[in-house]
Amino acid sequence: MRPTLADYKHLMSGKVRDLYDIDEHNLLMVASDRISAYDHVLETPIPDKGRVLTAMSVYFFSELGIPHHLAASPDDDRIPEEVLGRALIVRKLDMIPFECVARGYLTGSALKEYRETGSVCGITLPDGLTEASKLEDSVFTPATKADVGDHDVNVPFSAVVDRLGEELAHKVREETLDIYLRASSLTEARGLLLADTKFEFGLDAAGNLILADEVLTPDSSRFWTVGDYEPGKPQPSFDKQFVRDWLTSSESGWDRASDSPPPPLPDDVVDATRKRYIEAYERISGLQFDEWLGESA
Ligand SMILES: N#Cc1c(N)ncnc1-c1cnn(Cc2cccc(F)c2)c1
Repeated sequence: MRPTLADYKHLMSGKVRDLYDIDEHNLLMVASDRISAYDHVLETPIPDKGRVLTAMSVYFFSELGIPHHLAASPDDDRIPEEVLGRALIVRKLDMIPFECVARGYLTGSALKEYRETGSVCGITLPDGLTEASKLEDSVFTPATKADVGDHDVNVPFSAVVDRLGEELAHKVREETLDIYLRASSLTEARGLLLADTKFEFGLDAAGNLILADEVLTPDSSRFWTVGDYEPGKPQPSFDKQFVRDWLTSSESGWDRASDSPPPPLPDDVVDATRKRYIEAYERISGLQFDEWLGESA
């Protein structure tokens, strides 16, 4: 008999994920079907999004072959039926207080900072770069973790050194870039560009660096389609473009510049978005989503 979520103490919630306390050594990390766009958590869920992104993390944790925080099988008996397939048991770590971002392409906050300073996180970049430019060498662009609803703040590597010390700061940067390069090679071979991604690390009781959080999901990464890649303009998001296009179309009646919450999504946008998440998982992993744990929505 599996427990229910009510049996576990709720610790915190992010925009689309929730964290529960299992016992002295373990947490339950739950991925919801919530989706965010334009800094809003939409009222319309995307069925199976939580299960797909959990399956993606599990695939990469097993594929990357580096120490990670998964502490049990995805079908462990301690996982409540209601979240089976979209929840993982992870071991408690002393989390490193930085978002460890690797970028192979220039976009988002990095592009904004580059246009203002010619650099990102204190790293001077070549002149003449533009939206979605491919960087000659991928860069480590750490950020401090913002509260829910705020944006992370990019910081120079020296801030990581000041907080973690030289040795650990260099190890975090090295691990971040190594995982990014290996993952981006894997995804590109399957037709998807990994523009950038965010990792979180923690330390175990022995002081070992452990890969934590979710990894290489569309919520922690930007995925673009190789065939559509064209620097000089914003690239379509592999997973969220249908949502973004509808929200900014006249059909939605929403004004992005207003403080009003976005309207509910139409069924066709929800279904197309669900299909994109599943496509991303199946193309990257080579696995069938309908063989993944849990009940399809
Ligand atoms: N991963 C992990 C982790 C760990 N293995 N040990 C201790 N703490 C964390 C931890 C703390 N905050 N988060 C972010 C987060 C994730 C999921 C849902 C949320 F609401 C918030 C992760």
